[in-house]
Amino acid sequence: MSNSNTLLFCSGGIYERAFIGSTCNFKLPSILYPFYTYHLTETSFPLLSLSIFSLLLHTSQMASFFTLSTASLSPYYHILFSVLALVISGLLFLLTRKSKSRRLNLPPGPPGWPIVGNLFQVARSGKPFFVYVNDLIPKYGSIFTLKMGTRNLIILTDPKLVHEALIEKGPLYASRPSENPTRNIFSSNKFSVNASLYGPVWRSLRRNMVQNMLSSSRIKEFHSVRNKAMDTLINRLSSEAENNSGVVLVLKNARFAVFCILLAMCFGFEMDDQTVEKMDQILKSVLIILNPRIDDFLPILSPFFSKQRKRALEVRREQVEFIVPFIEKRKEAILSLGSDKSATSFSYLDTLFDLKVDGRKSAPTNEELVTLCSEFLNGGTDTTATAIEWAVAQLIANPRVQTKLFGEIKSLVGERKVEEKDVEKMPYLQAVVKETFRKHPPTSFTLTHAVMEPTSLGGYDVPTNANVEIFLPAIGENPKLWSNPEKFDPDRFISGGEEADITGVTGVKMLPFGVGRRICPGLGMATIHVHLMLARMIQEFEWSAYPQGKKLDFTGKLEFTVVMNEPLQALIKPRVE
Ligand code: HEM
Repeated sequence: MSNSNTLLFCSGGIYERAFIGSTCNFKLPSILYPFYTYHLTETSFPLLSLSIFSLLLHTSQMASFFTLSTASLSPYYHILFSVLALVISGLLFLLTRKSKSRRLNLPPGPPGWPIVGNLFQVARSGKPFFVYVNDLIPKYGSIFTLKMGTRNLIILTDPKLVHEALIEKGPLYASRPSENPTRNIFSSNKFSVNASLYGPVWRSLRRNMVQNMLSSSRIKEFHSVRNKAMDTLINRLSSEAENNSGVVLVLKNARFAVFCILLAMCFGFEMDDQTVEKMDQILKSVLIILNPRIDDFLPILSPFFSKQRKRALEVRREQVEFIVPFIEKRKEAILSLGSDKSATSFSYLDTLFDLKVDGRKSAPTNEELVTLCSEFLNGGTDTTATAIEWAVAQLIANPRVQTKLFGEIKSLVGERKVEEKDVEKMPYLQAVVKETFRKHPPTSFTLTHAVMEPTSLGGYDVPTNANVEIFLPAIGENPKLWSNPEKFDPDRFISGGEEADITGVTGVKMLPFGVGRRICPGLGMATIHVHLMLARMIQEFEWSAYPQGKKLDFTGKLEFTVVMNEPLQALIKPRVE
């Protein structure tokens, strides 16, 4: 997601969520929000809105921020936008007369412009969204509002408020905001675990995923798939290093390994490298098309985005056409179990074919199956690979930690390969992984939450149509919760006496997987993948910086998750020649 903030996986793509799950359909009254805070005089407003729109039109930064090229719009867009500005101004003039009695006490935030709110400032800052938010904390503190066009983003940065919202008032904060039309296409109208509103559909889909696919006994069944993927990962790293003077790319290889595991779990058979690449390409183009656009925040502009809407439909068609044959293949394999030797005995698809969803008569359609499979794949791929990239970078920057971790592995397993069952006997490995999640949560926001009914938090109103965003770095690096929070120090979990309940029930100190009703259902499986992959990579190779002696840059940038600004390249040396 380049500079903008698209979260991870949702429906078509879950993560980044912060915005992906966050935009909404245009509702006329919401366009009045600027008046609640700006207190403009009624007569000054039409003029102001007109100037804002022309400013918007001529601001190339705005266009590039929202991945919009003005060339892709109609050549008459200047005229169209001006007419539009006039119409909006007139409408606003009329509607503001009625708005005053409905003024909300939203959390404070940077003053913005009428209609566009802070959109323009965010875009013009040139900062990734998560940096922009971070920079507001010293001034606005634990809860503040950013107005992004018609959307109000209420941003929480305080652990106590997050605990109050997501744990103490869990059910109230467990919904999701309405989707923009593009996201609706890819989520099959919110028919996925991550995108569904808090209610019967969510409960059915989530229960199915957790009980039938992600329970510890189910996860164990895919033990051999994981082992095979780990062997392939080590072989790929070895041959890449051989052909490239010992240098390897970390994220790309980790991503491939975890994607292969999830593909096998989802579709019930292993795929050749070419199919894996194609599947990856399709899912990436979905995530790209879900990047936020300016009309997500100013839906009144949507008539000018017909090309983009057409493109979204094309991508959806490609996604469905590519994935449905794998669904059919699995259906056949179930009918004649044993005849296809590459088929696993069980898969996520098997749980979905006849799934009974509360309030619905029929089982999921093929299109809905495509959505649910994509969610499963997207949810666990980039997040897990990102965690590996940050962990390896920290082990390179802290050779003492790497040596200690290798020592733990060697003393426990000797010459044989690390296995899953070893991990629970490796407290230092667990501490390294936990410290990685604290310092570098793969996403800087949870998925966007929405409240079920109007409520208040920290003394401010939280309306149902606000996006509630939880900003993770502010909590994981909070100096009131952690000693030397900026330091990567796994020992804090061993000898330092620091602890953190990652589920947040007993208190929120870090929440890389969210907390409460919507906590990531993949937490257990993701933890296994990260532990196992890291242990194997450290057992097989000694890792150091490339070029040798280079000081690594730990700045993050937003792609589908928050990855290293400079993709990590490392020198690896086999431990055993
Ligand atoms: C390191 C790996 C992972 C990280 C850091 C991660 C993180 C997250 C976060 C922050 C959320 C949002 C929670 C909220 O809304 O408050 C989430 C939700 C979700 N994750 Fe993960 N995740 C990971 C792996 C996985 C895996 C492996 C899967 C499944 C295969 C998965 C499936 C989901 C789903 C379905 C949701 C939506 C839950 C709901 O809305 O009820 N995730 N994840």
